Amino acid sequence: MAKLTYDNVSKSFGNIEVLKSVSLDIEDGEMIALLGPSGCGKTTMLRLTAGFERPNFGAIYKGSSVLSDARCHLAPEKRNMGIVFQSYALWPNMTVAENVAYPLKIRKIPEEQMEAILFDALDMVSLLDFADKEPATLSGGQRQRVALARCLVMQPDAVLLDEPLSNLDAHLREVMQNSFVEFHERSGATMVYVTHDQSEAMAMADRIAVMFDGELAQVDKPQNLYSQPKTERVARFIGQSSILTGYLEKRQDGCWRDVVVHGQEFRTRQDQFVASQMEACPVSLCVRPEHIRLDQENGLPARVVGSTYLGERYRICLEMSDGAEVVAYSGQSARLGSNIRFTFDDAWAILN
Ligand SMILES: Nc1ncnc2c1ncn2[C@@H]1O[C@H](COP(=O)(O)OP(=O)(O)OP(=O)(O)O)[C@@H](O)[C@H]1O
Repeated sequence: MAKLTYDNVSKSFGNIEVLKSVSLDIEDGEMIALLGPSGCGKTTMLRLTAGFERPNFGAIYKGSSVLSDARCHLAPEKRNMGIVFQSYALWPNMTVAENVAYPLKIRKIPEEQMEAILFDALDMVSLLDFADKEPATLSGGQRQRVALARCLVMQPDAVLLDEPLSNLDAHLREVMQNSFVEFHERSGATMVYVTHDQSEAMAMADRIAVMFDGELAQVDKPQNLYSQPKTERVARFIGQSSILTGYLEKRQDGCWRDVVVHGQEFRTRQDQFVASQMEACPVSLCVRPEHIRLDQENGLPARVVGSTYLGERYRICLEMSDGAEVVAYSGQSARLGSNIRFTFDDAWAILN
């Protein structure tokens, strides 16, 4: 296993700069998700790590050894990295055991040793009972676990996963998320997981690197990304959020600070840049739906523009007079077009 370091890595295809001075440390044994909208450069980052592409600037290290820099570029097969794609790339005419053992055969590992490694890997992905089956007889999730086991037997320093669950249905995806987490815990592998599905990233990763337009917008634990987004764009991208414009009061002690929104006073948590502003200043407030309270009489006025039943609760969409959209959760539905008021008991202030 190994730490991966990206030092000011840039990559262009023709005139288009797809990665822009990306710097990131992925700790030994960490599972990090690269999360971002389509085209933001996630796969390119993975391909650079695997050695399929070479950076134009900057360097990539595994531990203390250089994988790629201006002078050297280690070939993919010399990087000792396992790669799992969304297409499982299994040999259809081989059994599960033969598929998993294939890399060991190529490496001419002795038979007895091969058997022990093979069964250990199959056990880790709960496929011991499927050793003699052919891939065609397996479900998508089971095939993906075969691909994972095959990558595991090579004892890679890092496992690179490119949207490995995107071909599976919602239920199987959830089951497989648990399999990946278990696999990560048991193997202790450094894992880089590319996805555009934030719930997947939230459920599995130790940290998430949010990418927009070839740049890292925030690298943080899932909980921090949700409760303390660095920018309005991250706040809008991660989870449901309403962005309100507010005016912070002068600095007081403590981590909470008074903020005025449309003439009414609330309290907000603040990021470190906001906290360093002593004087009153305008801010954007990120308010999550679970912190909004609907009220008939008190709070900010808004109009109900949507009410969707989610099973355990309703999602109520509101529109304020300045056009700001607000999303709240409620135990009850709300009448479309009706006037309502709302307050919030938690918010996160971001300096514009
Ligand atoms: N070999 C290539 N030649 C030219 N352009 C490329 C090449 N590979 C990627 N790109 C471009 O680089 C940009 C980033 O692509 P990349 O596949 O890294 O994005 P992504 O975030 O993984 O997107 P997705 O989630 O859709 O897979 C895209 O605009 C893509 O068209």
